Amino acid sequence: MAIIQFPKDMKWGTATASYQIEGAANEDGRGVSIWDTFSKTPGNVVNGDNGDIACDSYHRFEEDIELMKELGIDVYRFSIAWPRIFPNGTGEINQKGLDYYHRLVDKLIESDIEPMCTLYHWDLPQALQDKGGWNNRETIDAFVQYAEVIFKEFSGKINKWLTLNEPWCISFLSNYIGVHAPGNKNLQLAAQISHHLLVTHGLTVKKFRETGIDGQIGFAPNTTWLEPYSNRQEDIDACNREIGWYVEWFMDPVFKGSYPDFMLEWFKKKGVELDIQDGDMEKINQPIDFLGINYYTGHIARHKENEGLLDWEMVEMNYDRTDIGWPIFPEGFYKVLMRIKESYGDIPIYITENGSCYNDEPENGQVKDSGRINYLQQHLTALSRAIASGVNIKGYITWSLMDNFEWAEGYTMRFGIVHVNYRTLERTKKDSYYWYKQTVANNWFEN
Ligand SMILES: CCOCCOc1ccc(-c2cn(C[C@@H]3NC[C@@H](O)[C@H]3O)nn2)cc1
Repeated sequence: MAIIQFPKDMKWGTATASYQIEGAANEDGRGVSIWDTFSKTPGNVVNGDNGDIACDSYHRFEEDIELMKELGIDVYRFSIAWPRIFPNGTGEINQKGLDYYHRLVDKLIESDIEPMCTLYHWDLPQALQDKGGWNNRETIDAFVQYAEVIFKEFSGKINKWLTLNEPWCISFLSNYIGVHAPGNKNLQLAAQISHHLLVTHGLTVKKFRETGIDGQIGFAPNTTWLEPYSNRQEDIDACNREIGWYVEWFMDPVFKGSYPDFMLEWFKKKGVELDIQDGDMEKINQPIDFLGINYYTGHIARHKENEGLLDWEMVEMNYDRTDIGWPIFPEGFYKVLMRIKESYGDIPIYITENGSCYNDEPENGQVKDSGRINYLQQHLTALSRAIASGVNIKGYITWSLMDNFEWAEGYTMRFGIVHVNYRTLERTKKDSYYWYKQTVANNWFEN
């Protein structure tokens, strides 16, 4: 056994997102989001689940914060639902929407938990989608207007901001692969949207600086890692294309002011022609204060001509998998963090999402989610290795505080350290909750 010790200033937290936990979808003036529309379109979400009720955190946030207080965490990452603030995306502000987030943030501060706010976690106002959504550059301006309102409204209360959660999911998963809202399947559209999202991020950072309010701002790309099956260059290149789709495609423009040539050339071969307007890359290339990193899974892969978008195939290595079917690959967590350090230097990093899906149910009031504890131990050990190797990790925020609406999987896939009974909305602390609580208290764990 080994003691895995973390730096004394390490921050620990939990994460959620508005559409996944709040419910109250038709309450207090909230407008319709693309996930309301997408989830209510038959066939898009398992069991036809939607976020109308979710975990009812809109009404139960005080109970949820009590759970966080008992955990002893430093930071709570949540997202603001744009349609609660601007029901139509622009125009009239909904004061009741602002009031809700003031109640939430005030309770967090009162509980000595730092609020980390994600401005966009996928719930685009449907009214903007009706005008082209992220493919329409007017949505960029609408987002910056929304962000400015929030910055000024919560100045002095919120000091850590994330512009976008997982722009790869917002663009490619949702507009090329098509399994998330709005469900398009068009590579050109998805790539152009990824560009508009990066411009949105940059202009939002610029607006944040212009407001002069205190705080730090970043964004939260999701990552993955593919380990080459062999040392053949074709296998190495194939893996770097998949990693590049998640990492360099979004981080090079922010940190270096340009897209990675190897990805631009690959996309060009696939017929993608990005419309990059004069000044766009300069807008994107705004210095950020910290980088959020989301990591769940990776695997071994090798080149396969004309396979999928990027010419690779997974090689089955019979890794253990979580209940959602994702391989448990902590080595990839270490490797992708080292890749980010090598490429972008010592940017402060918060792990803004890392966690696992295990669908254990309560038995006599206990949830024995040993799989999730094992996943946490493996990935926190990998994180500790990255820190020892010089990666500038400032905090770890696990996904998720509680079971919630897992997008196209609905409520069938559970990522929480707290179990939610979706019929009664009763919360039950899982074994992983107690393990995480002890790890937070100790700032170490025994592996
Ligand atoms: C047929 C191909 O199908 C491909 C499905 O491809 C993916 C990829 C990635 C994901 C994914 C889900 N999550 C967890 C969320 N992160 C943000 C937070 O809201 C969590 O709920 N991360 N990545 C889902 C599906």
